[in-house]
Amino acid sequence: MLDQITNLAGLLKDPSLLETRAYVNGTWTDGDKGTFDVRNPARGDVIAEVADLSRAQVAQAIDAAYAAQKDWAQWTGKERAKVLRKWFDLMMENQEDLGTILTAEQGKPLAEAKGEIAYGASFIEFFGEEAKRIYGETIPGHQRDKRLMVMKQPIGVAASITPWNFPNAMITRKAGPALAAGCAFVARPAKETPLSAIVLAVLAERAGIPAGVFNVVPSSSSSEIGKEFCENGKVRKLTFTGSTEVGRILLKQAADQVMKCSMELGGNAPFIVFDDADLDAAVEGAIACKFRNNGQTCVCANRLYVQSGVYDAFAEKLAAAVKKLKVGDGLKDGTDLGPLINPEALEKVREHVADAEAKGAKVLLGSEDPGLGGGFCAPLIVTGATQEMKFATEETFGPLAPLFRFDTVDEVIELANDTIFGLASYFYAKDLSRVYKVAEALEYGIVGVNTGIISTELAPFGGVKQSGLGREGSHHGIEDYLEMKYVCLSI
Ligand SMILES: NC(=O)C1=CN([C@@H]2O[C@H](COP(=O)(O)OP(=O)(O)OC[C@H]3O[C@@H](n4cnc5c(N)ncnc54)[C@H](OP(=O)(O)O)[C@@H]3O)[C@@H](O)[C@H]2O)C=CC1
Ligand SMILES: O=C(O)[C@H](O)CS(=O)(=O)O
Repeated sequence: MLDQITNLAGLLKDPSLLETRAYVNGTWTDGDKGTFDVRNPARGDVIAEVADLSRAQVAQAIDAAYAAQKDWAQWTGKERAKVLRKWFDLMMENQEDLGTILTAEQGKPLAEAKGEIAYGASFIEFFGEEAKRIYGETIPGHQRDKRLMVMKQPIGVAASITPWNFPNAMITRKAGPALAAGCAFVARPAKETPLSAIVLAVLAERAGIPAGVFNVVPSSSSSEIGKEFCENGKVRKLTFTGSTEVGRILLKQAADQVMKCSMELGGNAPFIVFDDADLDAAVEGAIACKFRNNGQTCVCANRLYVQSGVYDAFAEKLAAAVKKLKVGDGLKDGTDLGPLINPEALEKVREHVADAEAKGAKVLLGSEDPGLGGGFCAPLIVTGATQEMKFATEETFGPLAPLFRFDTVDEVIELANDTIFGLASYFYAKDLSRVYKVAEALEYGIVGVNTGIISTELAPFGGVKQSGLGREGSHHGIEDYLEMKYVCLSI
């Protein structure tokens, strides 16, 4: 049996990082609705009771952000950069503790959690630097007495709704550009993983980010808070990461205010192995791409297409590699796959496997239960996958690798593009002409070529079709938090 987490604070070098209250206008605040439980997904034991804010309290946080944003926008980019750098430094100095908190509430192995802290912090570092480079422009006038200028100014109050799968990085990927641009920020984290969001506020306070500029409003109710964000006239920007289904709801709600929205939504990534691929590299990439965070990422390979000539060899190599993956408690050294976030996630994996078998697929590996109970699932490989099976159209969001067979390049491009999603895609090949043609033909916002991991703060991350709107990361990422003002000056 795995150890239950009876004293999370006792696992930390700095127990004061484990905060359970909301952070509103620079004040640690209890919830009008009491508290809600946060559970360790490995065993389901309660690890914290977190402030449960009401919609009225979230409105107060928006008021505070609205007031604070006016002064924050007067800070020079260089001044904002300095305090954001301090925030980054504090995240990295406390990386171990932030990783432990993240693993305790989300389940991913500690090594991955610490990696997420570094990934999340990189957005604060990068956009802190970008704060100094928010340039306007002058344009030659259309008449002799006219001088044309373009100013870039912060949108105002930005509100975020983020998922449980990357409870640190999905917030910093938004708060970094928002604060760098001079916006104020109100973050509503997923109810499964509020602690990672709250500790960001602990460090924001220590870094000297002014009261009201960065607020965290945990709540057990998501829809009520989403409505407040969409209906409150002081909010000018909504930024969301999560399912396409919820993205649609929020876009409809935000339409009444014509609110600017950034949407980082669902995916259904194809992972294509051509017959000229380096199969060992492709297996390594498939393991990283499919099983990172136990398959619970929007950019995980959801469909693996393998060209006929190498199908059996790839399947054999992949099975050998998957067998080495260790399922267990994320806080224990050597764990590769922690628990899934909740019983529903485990049920979805089982539903996709049962559907595939009923339609003729074979479970090559992973039918056995890892024998750990709780939210644990053995990593699975299914062969004989076809487009008629559920995982061809739905995100599995779990450790299931379905192998599809194909013969020609044109065939696999059509299969890969046959989805409403368009976030990440991957393929392994060596022929330069084929690489260029396939990269052009894939209808996705992101294409990984001979790699299974594409995430970096330096690149524009986002999807096409129903995978989202806007881009996060790279110098493009700050544009979503700026308004462009055209000034026509008659002299
Ligand atoms: N593209 C991506 O990065 C992600 C995609 N997904 C996909 O979504 C599926 C479900 O995962 P899940 O975490 O439940 O994702 P959801 O989209 O359901 O939730 C994401 C966030 O939105 C909140 N939320 C849910 N409903 C509403 C609403 N009506 N108004 C406002 N906020 C709302 C959730 O709150 P709360 O959790 O507190 O209810 C959470 O904070 C996954 O299986 C996966 O397919 C999930 C996460 C990330
Ligand atoms: O939502 C997600 O799954 C993340 O965006 C994936 S990543 O940015 O950490 O790769």
